[in-house]
Amino acid sequence: MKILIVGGEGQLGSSLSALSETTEFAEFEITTINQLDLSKEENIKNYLTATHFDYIINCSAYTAVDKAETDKQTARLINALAPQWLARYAFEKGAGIIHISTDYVFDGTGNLPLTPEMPAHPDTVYGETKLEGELLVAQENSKHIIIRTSWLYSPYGNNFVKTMLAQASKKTEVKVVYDQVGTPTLAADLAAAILQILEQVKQKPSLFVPGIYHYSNLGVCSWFDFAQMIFRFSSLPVEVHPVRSSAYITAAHRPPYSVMDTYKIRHQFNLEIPYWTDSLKKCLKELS
Ligand SMILES: NC(=O)C1=CN([C@@H]2O[C@H](COP(=O)(O)OP(=O)(O)OC[C@H]3O[C@@H](n4cnc5c(N)ncnc54)[C@H](OP(=O)(O)O)[C@@H]3O)[C@@H](O)[C@H]2O)C=CC1
Ligand SMILES: Cc1cn([C@H]2C[C@H](O)[C@@H](COP(=O)(O)OP(=O)(O)O[C@H]3O[C@@H](C)C(=O)[C@@H](O)[C@H]3O)O2)c(=O)[nH]c1=O
Repeated sequence: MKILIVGGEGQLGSSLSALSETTEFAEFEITTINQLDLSKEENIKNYLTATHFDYIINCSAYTAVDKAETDKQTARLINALAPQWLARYAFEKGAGIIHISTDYVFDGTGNLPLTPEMPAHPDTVYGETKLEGELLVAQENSKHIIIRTSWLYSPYGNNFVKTMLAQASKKTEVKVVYDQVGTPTLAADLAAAILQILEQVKQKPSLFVPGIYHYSNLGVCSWFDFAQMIFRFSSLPVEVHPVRSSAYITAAHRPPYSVMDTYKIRHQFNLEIPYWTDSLKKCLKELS
């Protein structure tokens, strides 16, 4: 099996790239923006037409949630149109696509874990463009798996864990919202799950059931709880003050409740998902 990874320098792309070095069931080709800039259909068409692959994993995205509010055109280009083109030219070659989406496709007004079947209503430009990307991928390529994940972090790139650790070198106190609840996800866990899915599909192609799946680590917390655990597990003397979202103004309105129900992906692919604090400890160990 040959797997083409695009957006290979982001958090998930780097985690997959690291795993690919010890993975034997597949060959990998990994591209960054330097080899394949996804902002033009022509680039995607030329690259995909000239490359042999069985599955493409799209790790690219426009993930600056607040910036997207005033830069919808770029967010839509990378989050909706580029995935459409990737799905289209993969389909022309008979290849499948694994596309990644987000809990922010939900407005978070409910209070029950979100299943893939529940209707999505994004409340941000980022979420809106990601939802459009999901629809376009599904429309262009019947061999698609769309995995929504949440609160991704890793030793790579930008994320909440690294922001908190950076705060610790400048401050002794931070204010963090306690009224937005979800589940953090270690990018390496998601990367491992994606490769487990493809390895199983290689052995048993009928396991590839197209559709939307939810993957996060197990458990539930607020950003406040997340920050507390980051400092506690790192033994950093930072006091975390819980604040309401109304006291921490951001351009984008994040979902108050975006806990995802991971039953479908766990059962379809027989996956064991780690509990969020166990994965956080692993990441902090790597970072230190
Ligand atoms: N980060 C999070 O908290 C969450 C992310 N997700 C989703 O998970 C997936 C992976 O996210 P994550 O790894 O955090 O994302 P990152 O922001 O870490 O990485 C995205 C990558 O996309 C690349 N990219 C952007 N524009 C282009 C372009 N024109 N051509 C080629 N590459 C481009 C970026 O390159 P460069 O850096 O050079 O711009 C970057 O390497 C995305 O689909 C995201 O929406 C879902 C839930 C949570
Ligand atoms: C840095 C910081 C953030 N916050 C709040 C702001 C926000 O409501 C929440 C999360 O902050 P961030 O802006 O770091 O995270 P955010 O960019 O909203 O993270 C999201 O990224 C996209 C890409 C996704 O797909 C989502 O799943 C989610 O991970 O915490 C504080 O309360 N205090 C702080 O010091």
